[in-house]
Amino acid sequence: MNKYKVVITGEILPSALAAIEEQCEVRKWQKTTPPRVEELAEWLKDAEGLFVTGKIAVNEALLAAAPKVRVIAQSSVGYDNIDIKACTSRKIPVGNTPGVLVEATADLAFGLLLTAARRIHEGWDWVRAGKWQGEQLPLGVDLYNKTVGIVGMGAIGSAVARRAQASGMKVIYNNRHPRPDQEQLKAEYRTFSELLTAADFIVVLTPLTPESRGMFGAKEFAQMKPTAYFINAARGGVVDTQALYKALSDKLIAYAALDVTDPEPLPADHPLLKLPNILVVPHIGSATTETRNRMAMLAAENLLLGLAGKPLVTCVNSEVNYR
Ligand SMILES: NC(=O)C1=CN([C@@H]2O[C@H](COP(=O)(O)OP(=O)(O)OC[C@H]3O[C@@H](n4cnc5c(N)ncnc54)[C@H](O)[C@@H]3O)[C@@H](O)[C@H]2O)C=CC1
Ligand SMILES: O=C(O)C(=O)CO
Repeated sequence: MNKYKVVITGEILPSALAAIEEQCEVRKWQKTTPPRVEELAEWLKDAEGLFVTGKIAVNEALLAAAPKVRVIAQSSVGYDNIDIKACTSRKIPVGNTPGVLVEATADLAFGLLLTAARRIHEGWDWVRAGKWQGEQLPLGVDLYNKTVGIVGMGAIGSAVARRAQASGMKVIYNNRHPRPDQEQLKAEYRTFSELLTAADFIVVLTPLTPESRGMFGAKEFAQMKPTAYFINAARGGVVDTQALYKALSDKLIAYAALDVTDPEPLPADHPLLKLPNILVVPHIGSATTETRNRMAMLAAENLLLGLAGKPLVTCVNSEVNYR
C-alpha cells in the first residue's frame, strides 16, 4: 500500500505518531522553535496531510507552498492561527479537538483563580525562602459569596461555572448570545459592560477572533472593581498587554492570573513579570497526560479520515468536510 505523505509541524505524542505512521510517510519538524514556511517548503510540496502542533500560522503563504494538502488536523480546540477562509476556499477540511480538553482546561482556569485569590504560589515561595516565621504573608480573599463573571460561556466556561458554584460563588456570564440553558447552568447573562462592573473575578474563555482581539483594554480595566481578579485562560490576544500592565501597576484592578499571554511565550524580562500582583503559567490549560493524549489521538484520527476522503470527527469548516 502506498503511504500518504504527511508533515507534522512540531512535538507530537508517541501514541498519535505511531497511529499516523501506520498509514503515512511522516516528515516531522524536530527543532523546538516553530518552522518558517520556507523551512518546510521542500516537504510541503508533496504533502497530502498537515498535522499542526506548536505555534505556527497556517496562512495563504503556507497553503500556497502545500498544493496537494487535502486535510489539516490541529491538536487544539482554538484555531486562531489558521486562516479558515483560505482553507475552505481550497476545500481543505480543518480538524480541531473540542470537548476532550474541557475539564482539564476548566481545572486550570479555576486553579489559577483559587491560587491567586489564596496566594498559594506566594505562600510556597515564602516557605522556601525561610520566611514562615517572621513577616506576615499578605492576606488573600474569599471565593465564597463572591461573583465570578465568565466571558465566553461555552464548553470550558460552563465547566468553570460548575467549579465556581461548588465554592459558593455566584456566576454571571457574557457570551455571543444568552444561553437557552442558563437556568440549568444557574448563571445569569450580563452585557459585557455590566459584567465588568459587577464581577469580583473575571475569567476569560472566548476564542480569539477579530471581534474578541483586544477586547480587554484600558477602558475595560477602568470599569472593573479595584478589587477585581482577572483570569485569562483563552488567548493572549484578547487582552491589550500594555493596558493590563498599567491597570495592575496603577492598582485599577487587584490581580491577574494568566495561562496565555501576548506575546507568547512571554520573555523572562517582560515588565509584567516584575509586578507583585500577577501569576503567569506557560499555557498549560490542557497539559495533562490523559487530556493531551486524547487531543493527539483525536487529531490523528481527523488526519487519517481526511486523507481517506472521509468526514472528520470534529471539523471547523464543516461545509467542506467530506461526506
Ligand atoms: N489555555 C488553554 O490551554 C486553552 C485555551 N482554550 C481557549 O478557550 C477557547 C474556548 O474553548 P471552548 O470553551 O472549548 O469553546 P466554545 O466554542 O465551546 O466556547 C466559546 C464561547 O465563547 C463565546 N464567544 C465567542 N466570541 C465571544 C465574544 N466576543 N464575547 C463573548 N463571548 C464570545 C461563544 O459564544 C462560545 O459560547 C478556545 O477557543 C481557546 O482559544 C481552549 C483550550 C485550552
Ligand atoms: O486547545 C487549545 O486551544 C489550547 O490552547 C491548547 O490546549
